[in-house]
Amino acid sequence: MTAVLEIEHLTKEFQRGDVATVALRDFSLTIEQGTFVTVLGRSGCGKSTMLNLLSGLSKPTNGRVLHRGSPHTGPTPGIGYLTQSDTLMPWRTVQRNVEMPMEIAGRPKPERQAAAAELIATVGLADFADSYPRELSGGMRRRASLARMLANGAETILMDEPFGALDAQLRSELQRELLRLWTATGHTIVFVTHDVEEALLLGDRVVVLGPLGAILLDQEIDLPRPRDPDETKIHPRFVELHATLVRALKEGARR
Ligand SMILES: Nc1ncnc2c1ncn2[C@@H]1O[C@H](COP(=O)(O)OP(=O)(O)OP(=O)(O)O)[C@@H](O)[C@H]1O
Repeated sequence: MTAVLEIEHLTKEFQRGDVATVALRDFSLTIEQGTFVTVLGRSGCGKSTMLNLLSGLSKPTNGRVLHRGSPHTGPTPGIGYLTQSDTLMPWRTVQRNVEMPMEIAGRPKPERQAAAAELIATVGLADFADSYPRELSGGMRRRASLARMLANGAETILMDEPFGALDAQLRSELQRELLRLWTATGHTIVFVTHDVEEALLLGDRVVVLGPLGAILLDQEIDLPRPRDPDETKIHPRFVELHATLVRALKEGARR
């Protein structure tokens, strides 16, 4: 297997005046191409800090990230990042929001219009292409953000609790869509969550983090795919893995 991201001994300190806060300490991980890795951890354990470093938006205090074998020094179109917050432009329709990355990249208008329409259909928003973000539900805005991120052409996708604020029904729907998209494209996904069920339903591998990003467990998820949420949750192996992950999280809380 080919490594897409090699994370080597990352440490991140935030300096405010004389006080330094360590958010991540000596974090190392290798992400293989085409895998779906979920990163599970309690609030404050450094998950967002880690994704910010992987995206290239933030620089480590120590350590480095190799992206396809080369040191990663800043944001690149090859890595898409879906943050927790909504970053759609309120004055642009869904269509024009999704076209934006391609506009910046200088792609001709007819080409980017067609590509955006296809992505919008992929995330199930074809009937809302001409709507403005304020006219959409929270779930629809997430879908639009996802389509816009895919418009960058990124093959490696970082997602920071993307469905955290949604109701259970919508969350299940989007989880299904994301899995369908991942199966169709073969992209590499690093998905951060604090939800044990979500981590298990989605991932090939779940990495459980403790304080300062300490890896408590790196667990392969050998559940059959496709994973229908309702059926998977009652699978004996799911129940067993769920208990294993909860145990690891509890151990982390005692550290
Ligand atoms: N810009 C910053 N300045 C100072 N401290 C920060 C900054 N960003 C994060 N931290 C600290 O780093 C630690 C890790 O934060 P981070 O947001 O990475 O955690 P998280 O696991 O993503 O949490 P959550 O699940 O709540 O989003 C926290 O103690 C936080 O207070």
